Amino acid sequence: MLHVGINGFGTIGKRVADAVRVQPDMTVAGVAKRSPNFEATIADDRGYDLYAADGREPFDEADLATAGTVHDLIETSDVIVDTTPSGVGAANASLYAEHDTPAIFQGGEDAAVADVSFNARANYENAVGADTARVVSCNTTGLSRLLAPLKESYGVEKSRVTLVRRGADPGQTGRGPINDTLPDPVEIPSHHGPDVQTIFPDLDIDTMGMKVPTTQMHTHSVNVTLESEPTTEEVTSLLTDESRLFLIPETLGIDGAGKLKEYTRDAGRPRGDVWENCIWAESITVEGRDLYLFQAIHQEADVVPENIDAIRALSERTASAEKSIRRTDEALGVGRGLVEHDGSPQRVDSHADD
Ligand SMILES: NC(=O)C1=CN([C@@H]2O[C@H](COP(=O)(O)OP(=O)(O)OC[C@H]3O[C@@H](n4cnc5c(N)ncnc54)[C@H](OP(=O)(O)O)[C@@H]3O)[C@@H](O)[C@H]2O)C=CC1
Ligand SMILES: O=C(OP(=O)(O)O)[C@H](O)COP(=O)(O)O
Repeated sequence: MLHVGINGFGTIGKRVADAVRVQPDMTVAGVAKRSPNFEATIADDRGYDLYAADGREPFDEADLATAGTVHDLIETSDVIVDTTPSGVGAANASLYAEHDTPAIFQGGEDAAVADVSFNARANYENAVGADTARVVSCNTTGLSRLLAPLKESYGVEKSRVTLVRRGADPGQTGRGPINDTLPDPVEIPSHHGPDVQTIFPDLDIDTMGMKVPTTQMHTHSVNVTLESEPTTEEVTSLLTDESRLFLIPETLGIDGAGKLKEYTRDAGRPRGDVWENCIWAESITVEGRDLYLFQAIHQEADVVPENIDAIRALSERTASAEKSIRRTDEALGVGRGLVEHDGSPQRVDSHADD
């Protein structure tokens, strides 16, 4: 059983902890944070040992028991997942190295923070046995999952993506925009294209980003010029077979992120999380060698299964990406409760060959 410590128990950290908890081959060694806020009480309720990232006093004052400092957590963990805010992860890197504890960082850090930038579908193998990996950001994860099968099956000559980015997560009350649409970043390409190239170094990709006043999900308008000329049906079938891509059937009447989140809440997903890229099936269009589609990415959730696979890769639990992805998906429930794009009841999560 792998003991996984989680340093940072916010939007991503609490989801990673819950995802670790349901895996058959790993357990939560504990979680670290700075303040005894509502998320600390949730960690306590869940039975996770709480460690103080910045002194135990605030927790003592709030009558919340701590099991030690973040150093103790790192020492007792086989792997650490750093889910602290952008920049803090890089500052923590030397701490993990001192304790000789393999560490996983998040997409808010620069690529240089880790040996490997990681996406399970695209380059799991590169992280097997590495000391450190960086799970790329939510948008980059969404693009990598889509581009990997397209690249393998048809070759990609050029990708052009416009990302309409949610302005803030639901809990980020201090953020905007409130009543505006911002080119963000205004420079072109946005950081997403170069970030995708940390996964696919030779891929030709241009990205432009905007921020809009929604907390629900990001939306991508995608155009990929392929090297061959598949039909729309062939691409649809290829993408349908990918476990972390969900093709939204037209019959569901889901016209935006609001209904998507409602659907996954109705389907019983924890926190309404959408771990899959959600591609509108009727948007998939091939004209000549040009593929067009729209996809929605749930920023709080899509990197969660990737973190679980990164833990397995670093700790060499399996060298097979396919095996790790299937194990993660089954334990977490990726695909579960969602209908197939042709309207048939549900994805099958069969692990008969594991
Ligand atoms: N939110 C998103 O949409 C996504 C975020 N990411 C990336 O994931 C990482 C984490 O982001 P997110 O979960 O949103 O961040 P949050 O702000 O929601 O959570 C950060 C957590 O880290 C804790 N923390 C803050 N400072 C420190 C510190 N110095 N040492 C230890 N813990 C600390 C906070 O604790 P406390 O509250 O006690 O201060 C909090 O529990 C970032 O790199 C981000 O770019 C990637 C994909 C999507
Ligand atoms: O990694 C994310 O987005 P990004 O891929 O646009 O950088 C997360 O949604 C966090 O984005 P934020 O930096 O706007 O909070």
